[in-house]
Amino acid sequence: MYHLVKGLYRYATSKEEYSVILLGLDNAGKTTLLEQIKAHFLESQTEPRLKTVPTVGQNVATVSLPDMYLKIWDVGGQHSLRNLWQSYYSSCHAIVFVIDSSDVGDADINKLRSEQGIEAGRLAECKLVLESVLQNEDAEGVPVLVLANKQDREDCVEVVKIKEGLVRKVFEGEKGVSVRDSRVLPMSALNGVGVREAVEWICSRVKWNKESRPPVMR
Ligand SMILES: Nc1nc2c(ncn2[C@@H]2O[C@H](COP(=O)(O)OP(=O)(O)OP(=O)(O)O)[C@@H](O)[C@H]2O)c(=O)[nH]1
Ligand SMILES: [Mg+2]
Repeated sequence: MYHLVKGLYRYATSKEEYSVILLGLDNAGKTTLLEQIKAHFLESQTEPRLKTVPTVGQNVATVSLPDMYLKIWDVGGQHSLRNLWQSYYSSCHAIVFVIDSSDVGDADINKLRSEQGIEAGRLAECKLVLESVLQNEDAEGVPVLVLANKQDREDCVEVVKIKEGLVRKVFEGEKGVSVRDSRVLPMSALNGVGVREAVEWICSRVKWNKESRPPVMR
């Protein structure tokens, strides 16, 4: 009887859990975003810890929302750490790709061939890294949210340019582009602007995609 009651209680109180992975070049703002998500959605933490250091390895946090848990993985974006990302793809339900809007030149990949220098180098790097995420078989069909971060900076490129000049062109090159849900949103992880909208988008898309990628019950 005890086990039956315990089982029923567990069934009634369990929620779906979805995993989200934060990707993007080093210094893009992934850890800052994770801290803001924790401050927005965890009762135990109200102030975001905004003093970050480059991530070596991973940070993880689970936030409890009314109808689901979101388990968020923040991994290091440094070049030498990027080959670790692929081990997360097969079990994730959404990918968030964070871009530093002040570190992609003018965000026009059509100009890449003619331009040289550090800015073009980071734009080219961002393009290649996003392409490699989209092309990975294990990430096929997973909703992708691209965040144009650091929109508070005066030298940032506006979100529409990042969307048209970089993201849309990379997505157009993807095989089977029509089956993947994607969106580009502006963000300032430092100020917490855009955090709720980003989380809302993720929640709606992981639910839409749950037949292809079922959640875990917790
Ligand atoms: N102005 C501004 N700075 C930001 C923003 N988000 C992050 N930063 C700063 O950018 C730097 C890098 O932020 P992190 O969150 O550590 O970057 P990361 O993507 O986790 O970097 P790795 O762990 O190396 O991959 C820090 O100095 C942050 O304070 C933002 O929205 N605006
Ligand atoms: Mg980090």
